[in-house]
Amino acid sequence: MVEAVETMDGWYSLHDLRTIDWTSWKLASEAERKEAIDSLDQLIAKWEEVEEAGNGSQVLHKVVGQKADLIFMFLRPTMDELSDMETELNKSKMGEFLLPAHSYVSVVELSKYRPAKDGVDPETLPETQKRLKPILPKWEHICFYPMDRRRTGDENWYTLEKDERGKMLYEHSKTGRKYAGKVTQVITGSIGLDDWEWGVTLFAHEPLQFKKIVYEMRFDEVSSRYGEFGEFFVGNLLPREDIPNYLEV
Ligand code: VOV
Repeated sequence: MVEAVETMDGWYSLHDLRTIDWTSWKLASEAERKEAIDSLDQLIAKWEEVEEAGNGSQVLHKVVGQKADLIFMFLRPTMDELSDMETELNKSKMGEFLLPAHSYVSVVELSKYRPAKDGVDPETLPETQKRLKPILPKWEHICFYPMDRRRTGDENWYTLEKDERGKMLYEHSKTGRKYAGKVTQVITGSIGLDDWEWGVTLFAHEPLQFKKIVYEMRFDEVSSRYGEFGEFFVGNLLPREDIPNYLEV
């Protein structure tokens, strides 16, 4: 029987995408708009304290294109906390102007394809823990998309031996490493949690690097033969201090 790979799982993740109800926003009084901006600012201040204490992380970007206006990516130790964050955003004054656009639930994932070095369980290593509970980079651009591993006919990832899958992912990682400093990735697993099997979240200083890495990886066997991809979302960082200006009408 083909062996599954053991995964190491970290913080839970919620990609929460919202569309701003611009019509209501423009019709609201200046006082109401200020109250809404302040409510969002207070929430972000609270979330930043959680991040500073090492108990989670988050990032906010403006989505480019018509799929949504905002993408929040939240990481927290428990799914309950993610649900609380989503609810507190809905209950806030700002929430009155935010329409749901899309969401994705998953958990930060690394896998144990490589044999343990000197018998040490990689999950116990501080560097692994840092990757499982990452502070999300506040880089200028985000690219998020879900993906599956194909299982049709001769292209069935789930009938391949673990060694073979591990070798392909090793080749994949070599392509990825060429982009060190230009693209950083957070892979989240969503089997049993959401509609696709993995969420790919990439951060870059320069958006063209998303196209370059994703294109180059299309030729890695693990993607060319076994990758199926969902909808892409791309965005530009929205720092807390820029929110009033972004919402100015
Ligand atoms: C930015 C660079 C980069 C680097 C260095 C990198 C490295 C690695 C390593 C070492 C490993 C395997 C072990 C582990 O740590 O889990 C992975 C795993 C994975 N990757 Fe990756 N990946 C990158 C980037 C990167 C991209 C751009 C994509 C999208 C692929 C595309 O075609 O659109 C991707 C996908 C994945 C997935 C879905 C998995 C899990 C697959 C599974 O079947 O288990 N990934 N990845």
